[in-house]
Amino acid sequence: MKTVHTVEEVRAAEEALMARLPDGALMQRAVAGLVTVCARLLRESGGVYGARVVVLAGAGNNGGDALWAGARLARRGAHADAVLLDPAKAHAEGLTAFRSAGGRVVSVDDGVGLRSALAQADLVLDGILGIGGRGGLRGDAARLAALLREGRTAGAVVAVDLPSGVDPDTGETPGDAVAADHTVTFGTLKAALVVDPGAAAAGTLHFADIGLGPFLPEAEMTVLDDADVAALLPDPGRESDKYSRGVVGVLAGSAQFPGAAVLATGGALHGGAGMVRYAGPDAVATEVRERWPEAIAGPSPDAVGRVQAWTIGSGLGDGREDDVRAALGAGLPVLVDADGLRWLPERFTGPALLTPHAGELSRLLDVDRSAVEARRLHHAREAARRWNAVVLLKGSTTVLAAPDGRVRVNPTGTSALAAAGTGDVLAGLAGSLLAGGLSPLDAGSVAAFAHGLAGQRAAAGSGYPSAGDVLAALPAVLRSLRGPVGGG
Ligand SMILES: NC(=O)C1=CN([C@@H]2O[C@H](COP(=O)(O)OP(=O)(O)OC[C@H]3O[C@@H](n4cnc5c(N)ncnc54)[C@H](O)[C@@H]3O)[C@@H](O)[C@H]2O)[C@@H](O)CC1
Ligand SMILES: Nc1ncnc2c1ncn2[C@@H]1O[C@H](COP(=O)(O)OP(=O)(O)O)[C@@H](O)[C@H]1O
Ligand SMILES: [K+]
Repeated sequence: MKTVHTVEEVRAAEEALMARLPDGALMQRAVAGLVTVCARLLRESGGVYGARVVVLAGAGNNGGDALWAGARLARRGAHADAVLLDPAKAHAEGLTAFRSAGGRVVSVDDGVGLRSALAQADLVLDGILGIGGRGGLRGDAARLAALLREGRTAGAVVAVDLPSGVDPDTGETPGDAVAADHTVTFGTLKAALVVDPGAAAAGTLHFADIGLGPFLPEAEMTVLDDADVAALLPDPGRESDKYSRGVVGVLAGSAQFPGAAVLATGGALHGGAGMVRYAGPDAVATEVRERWPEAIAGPSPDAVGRVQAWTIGSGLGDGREDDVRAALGAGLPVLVDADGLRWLPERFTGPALLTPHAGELSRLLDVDRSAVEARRLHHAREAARRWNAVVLLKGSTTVLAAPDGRVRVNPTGTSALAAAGTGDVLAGLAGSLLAGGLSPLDAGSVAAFAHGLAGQRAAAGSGYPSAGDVLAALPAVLRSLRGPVGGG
């Protein structure tokens, strides 16, 4: 599991650690991690000796890291230029080290010198702002970010700690921000690196351990890995039967969207529940049974028999309010997706998982879709608090927010999933895990993880995978995560 900490938590941990170390030692640890990555990148493009490095240095310690790294690369034979955003406040020791290693300072007002340095650079270090950054980049910093975005350098852009201009605790980009190819981050992850649009601006992540671990509190925000997911996936025991593994009800699909019923039922059948009961109109139920003879079908939630959890809403269309209310009123764990989100109760009192995309969440919260995309974490958290439910906000980086403040960010997403019907597969899969006894936060994050891997696998096997391809890839993904069911 990867942990994500807030600026406040990082600062407290740094203080506690620094009190035990000689002055400047912590920064040198960060610089060592940074230089290791930069040297590796430069070696891939011809070597450190003779390479051209441009350091963009702001007034804080982030600029200090970048100047020290520039100095170390210069000592190994690189030509290093530094652009100081605020020369009077530049990190004094870092700048002295940079100059004495032969580094040259280029004035931010020297347009020709600046463009020429960037054009020739093999590597650009973004040390404009780190965890002290607030608000978007302005003035000269914004101008530098724009030059990089315009492709004025062919060199790799390496962000120090996080891309400058991205809000550290939310991943929001309130104004201009640097778009990096790589980010070397120190001590722990920050939300800026895992939640879009920040995550996209961070490029490839590299982690430099500076020894903060023992001083950091338990993280509210986490990113699951394969082992976490394997441990969470339900494991039928010797005594299990189809009922004890959990029965999931699927209230999805309509004459207009019968495919949603088929895909959600398929997702549910592969998520570990012992049985799937489909509730919907006869014509749709017939299609579901034709594709999935193992599913049991009936016309309404009341008619299909007992379940341990409901997946509600994918492709449901209009006129199904009574059915939705019946399923929601059963007092069972529920997953509510798509059209089901139109009939939410004021607040949930039992386990609930909502799975909106940005458009659906924007309607729920009555804000613009673009506002949701720009502030994904904020809006997911707000909806989680308002409905007392776990909110899984789908999209480029899927985030899950729980009403108690916990957040999980899914690391496996792929744009290959941006195809009609993949959300229905996810809804079925997560509902199945709910029926298997997982909490809404676990069910949602395990489902998103496996679903993302299935998207990747489907994309590897087909040009542009369909939702059916993603569903077909699920069994192998789950098999590789948890091993064969039944211990075979
Ligand atoms: N504290 C430590 O010992 C360590 C700090 N480290 C580095 O230090 C960084 C944090 O350093 P700082 O706390 O000095 O903060 P930053 O270097 O992130 O920048 C803070 C400065 O930028 C200004 N500023 C904030 N937002 C701005 C904006 N939008 N436009 C223009 N100026 C803005 C602030 O007024 C302040 O002067 C970390 O990200 C990391 O890179 C590492 O060296 C590890 C050790
Ligand atoms: N750009 C993207 N990058 C990664 N995943 C995406 C992207 N766009 C959509 N997805 C994923 O694709 C799925 C689409 O679900 P949804 O929007 O509900 O579509 P549908 O209702 O047609 O199934 C979700 O899992 C979502 O997270
Ligand atoms: K930075």
